[in-house]
Amino acid sequence: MNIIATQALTKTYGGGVTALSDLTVQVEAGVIGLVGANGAGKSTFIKIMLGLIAPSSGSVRVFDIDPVTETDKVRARVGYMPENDCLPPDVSAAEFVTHLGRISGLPRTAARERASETLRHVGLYEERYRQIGGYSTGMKQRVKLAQALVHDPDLLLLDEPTNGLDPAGRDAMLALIHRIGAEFGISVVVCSHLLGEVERICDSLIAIQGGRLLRADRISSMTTASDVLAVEVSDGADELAVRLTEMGLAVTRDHRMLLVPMDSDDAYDRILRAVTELELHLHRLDQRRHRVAELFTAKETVDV
Ligand SMILES: Nc1ncnc2c1ncn2[C@@H]1O[C@H](COP(=O)(O)OP(=O)(O)OP(=O)(O)O)[C@@H](O)[C@H]1O
Repeated sequence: MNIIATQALTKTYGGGVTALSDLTVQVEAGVIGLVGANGAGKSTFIKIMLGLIAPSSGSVRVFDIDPVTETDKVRARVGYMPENDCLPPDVSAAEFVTHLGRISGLPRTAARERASETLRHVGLYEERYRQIGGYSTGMKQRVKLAQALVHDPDLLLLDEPTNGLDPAGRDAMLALIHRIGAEFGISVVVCSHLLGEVERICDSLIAIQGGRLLRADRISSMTTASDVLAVEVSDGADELAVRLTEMGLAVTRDHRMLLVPMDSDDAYDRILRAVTELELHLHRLDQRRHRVAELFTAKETVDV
């Protein structure tokens, strides 16, 4: 079943900026990456799904509910972690998350219990009575995640959840998101301009560029085997490249790897023969997989 479906979704802001253009996409449950360069339209898409802004034309449905006309119904099922820092410094995480639970309609005791539970899930149980102002960036990101989870949503919309984190903090946040998807069975849309991050934890991907859909698919479908062989030897790559060229194979270099197109049936055997003749130690010889980054025409549009 689709959890999100859009039809020719378009959003033009005052001033004539078209942030989303004719976007038609169907999204199945799972952990979904929403990727694109800065300004591609990701936040706009999220805000439309939450009913925070209305589309200029086209339609969107979340769990088959229209966020424009049935905003509360959508918000009851969706948790949102905004990109920017938006936390009050002078209350504790427990107070803050409880408060957001109350706003979502939970009774006082239930809100307190759910707040403790979600703060435990995000790894802040011990520190939950400390004031948020004294938290590190990583802890603040976790509070934002906890408040998105407090009303037990079916879908989480996370806008740049690793923003401002150091590499260890990033890894921890990505692992947490992955766990939420895998263990709690909650669908997650992770919005990011960092393709590498999204590839690590997502089942599928929606790639947008300049407000237009580039591709929406499962990551496994985007990384099928290509018709290029990747060869890696421990030493002697230069020597091997020369030999393969002499044998009539078109060789290119990608760091330690040699790439050879499989334009003849015996390319594989010829590479093996050359490796044996040169008495090299073969690390790897396999068909290279397509990379998600190939989606983006200009390499600099996303950080891989
Ligand atoms: N309220 C607004 N008024 C006018 N233009 C806007 C507004 N919000 C966003 N835009 C413009 O719409 C385009 C898409 O912005 P959006 O924030 O959706 O992109 P994004 O992919 O989330 O980028 P980022 O990663 O930088 O947040 C950008 O050109 C942006 O400048």
